[in-house]
Amino acid sequence: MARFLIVEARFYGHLNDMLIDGARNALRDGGHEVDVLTVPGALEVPGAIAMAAESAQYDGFVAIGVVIRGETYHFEIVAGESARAIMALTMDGIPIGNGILTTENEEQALVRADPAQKNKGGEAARAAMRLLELQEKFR
Ligand SMILES: Nc1c(NC[C@H](O)[C@H](O)[C@H](O)CO)[nH]c(=O)[nH]c1=O
Ligand SMILES: CC(=O)[C@@H](O)COP(=O)(O)O
Repeated sequence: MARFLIVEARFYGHLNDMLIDGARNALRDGGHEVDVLTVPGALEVPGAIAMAAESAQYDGFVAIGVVIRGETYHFEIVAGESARAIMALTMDGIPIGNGILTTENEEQALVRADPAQKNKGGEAARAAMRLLELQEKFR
C-alpha cells in the first residue's frame, strides 16, 4: 500500500470531478491510499507537487486538470509549461502521472475525462503506479 496525492487544478470543476473519479478508482483498485489537493490552475500543479514531494508524506502523484484552447497564446503557455514542469519533476525521480487534458474544446475534454469513455484520469493514475513500481525495482 502506498500513499498517492491527486493534485487537481480546479478550472473546470465538472470535468475534474470525472477525472478524479477515474484516478481515485484506479488507485484504490491498486490498493493505495488517496488524498486530493486543489490548486487554482494547471500552472500551480507542478509547484504543489514539488512541495508535497518535499514533505515526504506521499509516494506518488497524479496531476489532474483541463486546459481548453481560448483566443490567445495563453493556451500554449498553460498547456506546455505545466507539462514541461511535471516532466522535470518526473526526471528528478518523482512518480507522477500527468492527467492534465489539453484540448481544443469542451467536447473533446468530456470524452477524455469520462471514466466510462477514455478515462484519462485512470490512465494517469496507472502511469503513476507504474513509475512507483519502477522506482522500487531500481532503488
Ligand atoms: N486557462 C487555464 C488555466 N489558466 C490559469 C493558470 O493555470 C494559472 O492558474 C494562472 O495563470 C495563475 O497562475 N488553468 C487551467 O487549469 N486551465 C485553463 O484552461
Ligand atoms: C488556457 C486558455 O487558453 C484559456 O483559458 C484562456 O483563454 P483566452 O486565450 O481566450 O484568454
